[in-house]
This record gives sequence, structure tokens and C-alpha cells, in this order.
Amino acid sequence: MTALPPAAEHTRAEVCALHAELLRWNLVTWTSGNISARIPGTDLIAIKPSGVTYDDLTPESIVVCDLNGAVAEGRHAPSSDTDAHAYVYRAMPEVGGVVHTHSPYATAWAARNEPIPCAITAMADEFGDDIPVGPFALIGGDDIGKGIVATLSGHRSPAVLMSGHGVFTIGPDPKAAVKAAVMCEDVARTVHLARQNGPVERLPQHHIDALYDRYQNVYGQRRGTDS
Ligand SMILES: O=C(CO)[C@@H](O)[C@@H](O)COP(=O)(O)O
Repeated sequence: MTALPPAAEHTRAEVCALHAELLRWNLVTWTSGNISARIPGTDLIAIKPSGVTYDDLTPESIVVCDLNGAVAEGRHAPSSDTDAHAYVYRAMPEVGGVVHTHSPYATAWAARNEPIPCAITAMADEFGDDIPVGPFALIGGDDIGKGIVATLSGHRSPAVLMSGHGVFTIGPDPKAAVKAAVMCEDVARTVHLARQNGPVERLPQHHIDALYDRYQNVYGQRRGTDS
């Protein structure tokens, strides 16, 4: 097996810990869903082992793969979505984390092949646009990854609803990708509930742009301030 750089163990521990957030926010059921992260300074990724229940995940069970999805180190077979994650990392160098869930409200929108309209400020903040739908693709191989990249390249949204399947999110790091998955399910539920009582209007684009800019560049604690 490949001798791993020190960063690999830190990333494996981070990826393992972040899977608990998918349970905490009710985004996964049984063994569905998975998280991966690029291992800094390497051409390697750390990804969830396939079919392992969340309670049984440990840092040592997180699998290290190269950017073609081949196992570099690990006792388990990697996620069945490894090809999809690896394709995204090869095609989008800015991406440091990828998350996949079947969270119920967002997956219901994916089942309807319907983008979630940017109708509330929380969507403008985090997604800067509608949450788009990507093409249906079978699991394994590059088709899911190609659909994610084709849909999200040049798009503000870090989330895509893969038709008939579920949510994939990206981020500069795995925590950002997990946040995008949490917020995707939150807004999917809110907009769904709103539409139960009547049509929902998309916010005017200039408001979406202003809200997105504020949230991405002003909101919260800036670096260097006492937080
Ligand atoms: O949706 C799929 C594959 O895309 C599920 O099998 C996936 O959520 C979980 O698979 P893994 O346990 O990561 O292999």
C-alpha cells in the first residue's frame, strides 16, 4: 500500500467526523449518502467506505483513493459514488469537498426533475440562484460526475439535484460541502411547504445578487476580528 503523507490522517478524521453531521441534520438513512475530501498537497482523496453504517465509521475505515478512484490505502471498498466524486475533483480543481445525500425534500424535487426556485433570502444567500437539476445517470462510471460538472460549472449554486436520484454538493472544503447539503434540504422543505398553499415567485435577480454578495462577503465574523 502507498505510504500516506501526514495530511491524509487529518483528512480521514475530518471526513469521518463530518458524516455525523449528515445524521444530525437528518439528511441520510441507513448507509445512504457519502462525503469525500481532497487531501491537501496530494492527488489523493478520502472517501466513505461503501455500505458501512454511520455508527461504524472510523477514521481508519475512510478509504484513500487517487483521482481516478483507485484505492491507494484502506481495508474497505470505497463508496459506490467514488467515480463521481473523483470526476468532480479532476474537472474542478477549486473543489475540496463533495457530499451526496438522499435528503427527502430535496430528493423529492429531484424526483420531479424540478429546480428549486430562488424564492427566499436564505436561497439567495447560500445558492445565489435556483438550485438546478442535473441529468439522470446510473451509479458507477463517470456519468454522474459528468452531470454534476456540466450543471455546476459556472453556476453559483454549490448544490445540484441529480434527476431521479438525490443531492450532490461541492465546496472549497468538505465542511462547506456539508453546509450546502444541509441548507439545500432546509430550503427544499421551505419552498415545498410554501407551494402547498399557492404559487411561489422567484425573487428579482437584482435582489438575489445583492443578498448573495452580502452573505458571501459580509455576513458573520470576518477573518482577524474577535469572533
Ligand atoms: O445513491 C447511492 C449511490 O449513488 C447510494 O448507494 C449511496 O447513497 C451510498 O452508497 P455508498 O455506501 O457510499 O457506497
